[in-house]
Amino acid sequence: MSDPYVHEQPDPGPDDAPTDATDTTDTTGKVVPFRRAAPDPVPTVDPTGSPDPAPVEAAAWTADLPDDGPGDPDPDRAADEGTPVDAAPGTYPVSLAEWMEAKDTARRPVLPQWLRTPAERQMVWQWALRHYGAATGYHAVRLPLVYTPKLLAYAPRGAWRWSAAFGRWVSDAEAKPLRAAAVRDEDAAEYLRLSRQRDARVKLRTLLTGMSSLVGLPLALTLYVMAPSWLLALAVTSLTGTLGCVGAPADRPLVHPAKVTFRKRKLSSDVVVRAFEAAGMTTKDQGITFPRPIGRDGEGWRVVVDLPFGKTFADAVKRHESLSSGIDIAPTQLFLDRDESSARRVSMWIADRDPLAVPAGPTPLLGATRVDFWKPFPWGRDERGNEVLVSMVWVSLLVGAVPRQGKTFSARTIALAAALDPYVRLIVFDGKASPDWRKFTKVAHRIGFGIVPKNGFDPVEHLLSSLRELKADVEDRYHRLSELPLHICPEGKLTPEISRDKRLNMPLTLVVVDEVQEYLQHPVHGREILDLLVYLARVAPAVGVSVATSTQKPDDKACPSVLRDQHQARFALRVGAYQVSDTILGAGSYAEGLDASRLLKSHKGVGILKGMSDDAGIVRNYLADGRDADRILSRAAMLREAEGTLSGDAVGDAPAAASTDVLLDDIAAVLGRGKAEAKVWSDTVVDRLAEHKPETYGAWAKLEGRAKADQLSTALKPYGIGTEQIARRVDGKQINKRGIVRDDVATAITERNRKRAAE
Ligand SMILES: Nc1ncnc2c1ncn2[C@@H]1O[C@H](COP(=O)(O)OP(=O)(O)OP(=O)(O)O)[C@@H](O)[C@H]1O
Repeated sequence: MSDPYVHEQPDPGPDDAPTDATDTTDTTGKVVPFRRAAPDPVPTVDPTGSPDPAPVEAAAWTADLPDDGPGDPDPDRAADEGTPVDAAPGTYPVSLAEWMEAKDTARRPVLPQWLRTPAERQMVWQWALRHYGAATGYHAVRLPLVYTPKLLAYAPRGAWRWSAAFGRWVSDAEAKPLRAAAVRDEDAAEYLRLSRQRDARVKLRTLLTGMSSLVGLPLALTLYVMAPSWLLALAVTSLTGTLGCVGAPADRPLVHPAKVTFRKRKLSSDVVVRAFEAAGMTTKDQGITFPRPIGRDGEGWRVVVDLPFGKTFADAVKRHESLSSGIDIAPTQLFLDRDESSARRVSMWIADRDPLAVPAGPTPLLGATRVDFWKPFPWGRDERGNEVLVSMVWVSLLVGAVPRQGKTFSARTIALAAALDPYVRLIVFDGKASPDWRKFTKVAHRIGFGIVPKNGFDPVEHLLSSLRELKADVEDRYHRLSELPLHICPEGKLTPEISRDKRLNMPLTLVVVDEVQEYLQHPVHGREILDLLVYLARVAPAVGVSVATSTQKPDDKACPSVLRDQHQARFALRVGAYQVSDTILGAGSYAEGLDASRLLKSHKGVGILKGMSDDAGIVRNYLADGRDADRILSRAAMLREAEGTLSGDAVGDAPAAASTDVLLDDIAAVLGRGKAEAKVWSDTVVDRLAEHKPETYGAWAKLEGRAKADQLSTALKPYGIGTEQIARRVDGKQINKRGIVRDDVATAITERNRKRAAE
């Protein structure tokens, strides 16, 4: 019997054979058969040993045989004689190993899949408990409040109905129409027979009723007087319940069902075929095949489809919405996975309802006393409810999304896990100075908020000095790790033991920069911050320093690709367009079916994670709101205090005082004293600054045309210094360019010094 789930590929038999140059019946042309390919030692049938190979259809596969085998001494001659290119089905004897492997694959499992995997088993038990527990609770609440009053109300009618039915039985009312018919037909013999039968029946039934009453009434009386109250209550309840049920109206049920019956959709192969046809991925003639039966997978259906030859997984991804429409579901219910065994194989998971709109719930960190940051920790759940564990050791992470989708919360859950490991050093900077990160001051080694200097403290300079400090630390770690004895550092890499040895001072370090674009676009320090972050994201993870940056502007201007590309792990929450999704997740992600622009506004804290492990996929982040974060951080602070690992800003140990407004001093240093230097072109100032401090201003000097001068005017704006047209004679010609006035800079410096003194 053919498999009902398999739609056979039309067999390209003789009728379908092309009738052009290869038509062998055409005697006017010469048929030139193809030569066989060079011998290939790898069998074409299931070379990977995949646990689920595609069904092999007759004439749909070919095998290469050695040309110089004993049965084919001269391949050229054989070809000239018209040896068919494709082997006839069943020509090649199957080896015993292949035969056994085919049988192994075809064998159905003894136990259903859900019984064999502990996670699914647990899920089914939990579902049963949830489902039947809810139904029991529903009825338990309604029993005293709804069902009992109804039964009491219907019981008198039930008593009446029951006694009327009993009376009809005693009087043999059911045979009355027959007796009436005999009278109408004037059939005296029949009437007499029926009457005699009725008399006998009525006599017997009356006798039985009388005897039952003689026994039943004293019994009822005895029960009433002697029986314990519980038995009496049971008897009255049963009698009232029975009479209530008998008296209930037929159109209004006594008991309300505990669940609403939704329209249930069973996914069949016909629906899937219809969807692929509607999406233009196949035609009625081509068909698609199902290498394995459609089956339940968690709270949805798993369908594996082989597309027509030439169609690819990427084609299916492009038609994601049409396919959803063809199946008649929302696009957020359809998940397409690549199947590595063939480019034309697509694995689809069709969820019963939008799984991403269901929040993953509060973070398990709330119940954790401490975390080992060397080990993966729970970050969220995937679309099917499986827990997603992540590890930040050896990786850097980029988080991107439009505002209000959960960027900060997702990065913060990682930082909270790090905080609960007292041996992890935390460096936290928040470009937008929101309240979200404030409580990290309890534990963070270095911390800063926003970009605007306040009370003589410039958060941008603090970030800069922290990153410089960290860069020096990273370089130092590399040296020291290579010098450590082999018994302490066997692989030349940081180990949990080394990272927790306070004397070695090489703790795991997590740098979180939220809204990183704010720092990267800083007119003076943006370039250096970028260079430092690029260095750290590229080089530092190997010595235990991981960087997590988040941005709502992943474009090249706000967060250049030179930084983005250094992050191995990417997490994209909802974005506006698939191009932006590709910018965050990396080029080619869309073609792999990863597109964060398909996520909806309601999918808060939901994103696509790529690069953290071999597989990319959806993560619904656990939630830690402000209060939860505060609780976790208070616990983390206590833990660090007990372990003696609080350091840096958390204990008031700030880095060397940051010099504010260094730009003014730098400009003053490069401006000459003479009259000719009273006004200097911006280009010239920039070139001199680049010479003076190449690491800070080198990038400005590389800019072309107006951009070079613009850098300086933007940087000077906060100090109220404008640029003006300055004319010069160069090679006999007068040239006008924008520049700055030395006195303006001197005034700004005086003003700044006065303010500092006042503070
Ligand atoms: N895992 C989650 N589960 C449920 N809701 C969440 C989750 N993460 C975030 N949210 C909700 O989304 C809101 C926005 O989150 P968050 O502040 O992290 O977004 P954002 O992208 O950083 O926004 P902005 O760009 O404005 O800073 C939160 O206030 C919270 O209500």
